[in-house]
Amino acid sequence: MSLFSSFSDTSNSISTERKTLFAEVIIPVPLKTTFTYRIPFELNDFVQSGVRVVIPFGRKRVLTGVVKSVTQEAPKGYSAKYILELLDEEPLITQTQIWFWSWIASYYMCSIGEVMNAALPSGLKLSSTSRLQLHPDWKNGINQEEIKEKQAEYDLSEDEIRLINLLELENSLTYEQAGEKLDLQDVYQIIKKLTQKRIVIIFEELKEKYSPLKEKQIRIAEKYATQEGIAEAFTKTTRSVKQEELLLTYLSKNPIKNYPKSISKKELLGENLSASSLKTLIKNGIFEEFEKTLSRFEFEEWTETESQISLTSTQENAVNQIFEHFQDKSTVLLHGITGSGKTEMYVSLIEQVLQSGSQVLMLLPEIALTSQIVVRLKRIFGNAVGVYHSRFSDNERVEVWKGVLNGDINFVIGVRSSVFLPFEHLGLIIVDEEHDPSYKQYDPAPRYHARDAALVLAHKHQAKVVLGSATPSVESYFLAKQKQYGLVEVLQRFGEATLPEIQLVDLKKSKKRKELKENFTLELFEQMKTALEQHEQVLLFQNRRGYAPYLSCEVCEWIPECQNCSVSLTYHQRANELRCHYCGFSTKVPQTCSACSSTKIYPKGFGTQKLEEDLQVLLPESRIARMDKDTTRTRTGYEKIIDAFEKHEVDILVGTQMITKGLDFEKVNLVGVFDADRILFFPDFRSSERFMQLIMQVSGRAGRRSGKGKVVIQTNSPSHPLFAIISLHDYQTFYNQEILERQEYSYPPFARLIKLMVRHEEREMAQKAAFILSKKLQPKLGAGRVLGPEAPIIERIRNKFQQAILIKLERNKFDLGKTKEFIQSQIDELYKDKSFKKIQVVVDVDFV
Ligand SMILES: Nc1ncnc2c1ncn2[C@@H]1O[C@H](COP(=O)(O)OP(=O)(O)OP(=O)(O)O)[C@@H](O)[C@H]1O
Ligand SMILES: [Zn+2]
Repeated sequence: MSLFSSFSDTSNSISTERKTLFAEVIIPVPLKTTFTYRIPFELNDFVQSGVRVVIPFGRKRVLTGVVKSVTQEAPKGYSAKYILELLDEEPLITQTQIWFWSWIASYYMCSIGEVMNAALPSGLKLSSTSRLQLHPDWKNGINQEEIKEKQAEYDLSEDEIRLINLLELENSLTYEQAGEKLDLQDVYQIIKKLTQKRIVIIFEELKEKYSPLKEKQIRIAEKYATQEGIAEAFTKTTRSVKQEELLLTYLSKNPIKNYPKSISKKELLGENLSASSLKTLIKNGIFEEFEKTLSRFEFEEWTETESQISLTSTQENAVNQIFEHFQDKSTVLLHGITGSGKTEMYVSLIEQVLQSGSQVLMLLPEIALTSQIVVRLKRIFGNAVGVYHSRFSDNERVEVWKGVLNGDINFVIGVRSSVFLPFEHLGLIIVDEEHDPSYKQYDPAPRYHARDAALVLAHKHQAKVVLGSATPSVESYFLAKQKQYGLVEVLQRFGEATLPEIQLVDLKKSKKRKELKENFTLELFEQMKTALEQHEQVLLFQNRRGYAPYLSCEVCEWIPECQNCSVSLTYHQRANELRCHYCGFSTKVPQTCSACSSTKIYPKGFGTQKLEEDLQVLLPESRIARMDKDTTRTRTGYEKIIDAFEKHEVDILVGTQMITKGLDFEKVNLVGVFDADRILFFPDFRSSERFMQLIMQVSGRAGRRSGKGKVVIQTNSPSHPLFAIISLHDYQTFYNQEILERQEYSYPPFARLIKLMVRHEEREMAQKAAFILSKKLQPKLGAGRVLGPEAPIIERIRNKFQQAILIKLERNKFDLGKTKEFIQSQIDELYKDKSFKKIQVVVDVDFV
């Protein structure tokens, strides 16, 4: 991509008329406006909506912005600074995307710059800034006398001379350094003048982080690419066994009939062929060497024959129903129980939509899920698939972005942020596991819900949406029941498989009978042993990582807490450390109790790491792996664990919620669930829903190919009514009860929730500001709609005290846009109060 510099010689300019144009630019800062910049004349013809530009911001910063629009109107109240550089010849951001960014900003009450920040992969935001140096034509090492002489000749101002002197000293500088060292308001003007005078050059154009992946390739020369040619080539190598070996290897990997196909140099040389002989062959004109730009996503070629799966009649029926609903509805909820074959049904939908020439986006909640599904889909769709998620490198993400933009990639599988890709003609969005809370971005802004944003995006493209889940969110199921969405239900597993049997084990009784082995009840442990004897695999779910949740002093019950947050520290045994899972703070395990100096400090409770270690002692013969945030820090971390489990190199997999959803393992018939009560009794109106989803999903991993799946749940409250429903896999009954409660207490889907989190370093200030804010909101919204303020469960995070205000707005009773404007205006008013200078109000719309 060529980069234009605004400092280039103006004589190149195409435009003859010297119009003064301005650009409205989106900048990645949390300020709720766009900014107007002046377009240098020579760029008049090139700056357009959707291109990236480099602009000065504030006194010293240089940022990448995106042009929203071009206008002839000068900004009012300030004089516009110049755009420094233009980065794209063609728009990199489409008009639809800019519209979508604005929608997200306004709906989720944040700045469009924050949306831009989340939307653009960092590879498209610039790394460093350009560097300046003296032009080679300008005499280096010039003395002050000589400069004086040149001052008249070049018409140099004092500031220009200062910059020249600085560059003599420093060799090279960034824009920012130049501005800082000279302490100048507008160093850009000076740089501009000096570049025009050919005294300064920008020697390193703003460097994009993105660089295409290149590989050396080898190909036989055309002359030798025939039977006779090959024979001749061999005669030329008779004296060298090594050269012959190379030729033979080449031919075995890439027969001549493939000409002009090449193979990679690395592949050809393999482990032990001679690089110097290859050089000779190249020198002698038998081989050619060249560089090829690779896609980072080399898959096997797409061969149609690889999609051999044919849908069962139930599945086919469901797909047909989906298409029927699409006649008059844009969204369909596919409620298909675990193991019903939703993925196969998606494939059929995707194939049909791609054939019609439209683009398809498939959203998945987490990367843990992508690796298995991606492998399945890649086999079918080959190169047409782009995979987009946060564990990918910048370069890979930029490649997907550009592939979607130029039409090479028509089908993207990705997490949350892939709704921001530059689609031009989306035909279908699939939101798999639509109920999953990780679709909501929690921090930082934009706090958007990818499923809901996808619905809006689809509407803009006039595309269709399939929401798929075995445990639909109450909201989506409600809308389907209301006939706003089409509803398609598949309540039967694929093949012979049936849903697993659920056994509740009473922990209290086990404890009384002293039957616990560490944290394993006798019931679970015996069944694990049997499963392993039968060469089956076992999944164990504990939604807590680390070794033990906390340490506690046996004498005085002191519990070490984080110094920045009001939570207890988690004990990580291997590192012999205490860590805060909220802010990352870590510290060595104390030797003595801080309160009573006793040395009796012991771990309490258990996390995945503890389970793993206990198993190594209890079942020393078995192979155990663990999947949680700690073991999957690298991108391949997930893949390795899943792969090993798939290949049955691991017998027991212990994991957090990562292992609960979407995974498909043939030999798992037994699933164990620990510590379920914690989720059940979490004080939140969604806790029943979450509990149902988590348990039904993790249960869904058992017995996917056999009819004998079993789930053992260890609990202190086996008589809780939710267990009765879950044991029967009865989503419908769950929904019927839950929806009544939601209605009674006016929770979603009957109301929308906006949470305001007021933060300050001092508790009193947070309380005071939150109190004032809620009093400002109440008169207009009504007291019953403004709840709180109150301290959230975790009152202090990262050294800030928090107070929560919850706003409940009944559906269809409010002009949502206006209400949000009002709320924002009240927050802004609070900010104006000088005593609340350091108050921060975090707005979370539709918080989950
Ligand atoms: N028509 C079919 N032919 C062959 N195999 C199938 C078919 N349908 C489903 N399967 C297999 O059954 C298993 C379960 O299917 P799949 O993973 O798509 O279920 P799912 O509905 O997505 O479940 P979950 O909600 O648990 O993710 C998979 O191994 C899949 O390959
Ligand atoms: Zn902390």
